[in-house]
Amino acid sequence: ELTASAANALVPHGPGVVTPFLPPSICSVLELIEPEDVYSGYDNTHPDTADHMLSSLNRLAGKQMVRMVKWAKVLPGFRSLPIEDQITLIQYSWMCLSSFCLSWRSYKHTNGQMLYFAPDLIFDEDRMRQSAMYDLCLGMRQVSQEFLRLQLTYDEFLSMKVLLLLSTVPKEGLKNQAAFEEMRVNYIKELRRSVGKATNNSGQTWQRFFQLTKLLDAMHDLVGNLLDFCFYTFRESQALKVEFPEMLVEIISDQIPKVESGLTHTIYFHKK
Ligand SMILES: Cc1noc(COc2cccc(F)c2F)c1-c1ccc(CNS(=O)(=O)C2(C)CC2)cc1
Repeated sequence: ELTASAANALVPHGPGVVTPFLPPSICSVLELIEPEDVYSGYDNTHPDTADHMLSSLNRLAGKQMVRMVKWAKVLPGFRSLPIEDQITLIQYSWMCLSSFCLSWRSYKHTNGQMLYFAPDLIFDEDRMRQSAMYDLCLGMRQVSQEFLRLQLTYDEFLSMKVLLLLSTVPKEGLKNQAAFEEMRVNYIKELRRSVGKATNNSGQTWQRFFQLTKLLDAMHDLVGNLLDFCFYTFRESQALKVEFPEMLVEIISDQIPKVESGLTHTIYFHKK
């Protein structure tokens, strides 16, 4: 039966016939608010030197960050968190979100063969080597190959991405910890729903849910190494001639002291 509020949302549709107006599902909202792929503006005429490639990646990351903040602001439930918590969650998870989206693009566009940073910036093996981040690139490519093996669906990807936004928190807790935990539980349920759809609610649902939550945990280990590389490159950016856009300078300089003084806590689904 319809709840009172849903009942009065019934849209009368001609005499006597009513079509129930049901609120859009969370997964349809997630699909709607997902940002478009960003172009890097990579200058292919310039030789593929490490500093040129890393500076281009940084310019791209800066553009992605603008869209990531816009996405979070329309993400169901996120606006109801205190603004300080919204900033903290984005600041702590931006590398994780950026890498997870990279893995999805690499899976979708190259079947996990290459790293699809942008339509105009795709890393094959050579570019991975020239970028001075070969091992990090291989680790990221492995994640996109795991998406391929699992045949990850778009809805599973979208709910997993929100869970990554909600996985790294201050050790001393957020301003409104209860609101955060309620939002996190809702998106765990959303992931469970998408996994149910992907497995036609067969006996495989729990096994798949286990695999996807293991994959989420694995992301944090990879991203930890990425952040180490990022902080090193950021500190040595003058000497390495790697440029960082203002948006990244702001986030990274705020994040370094918190990460390095152990103030951040990552929520894992599974024990190590
Ligand atoms: C853009 C973009 N699309 O995905 C990602 C994240 O994933 C990876 C980034 C690099 C190598 C990998 F193997 C990744 F998987 C980014 C991205 C680019 C630059 C920065 C900040 N700069 S940085 O210092 O970390 C660095 C990497 C330039 C050296 C942060 C994110």
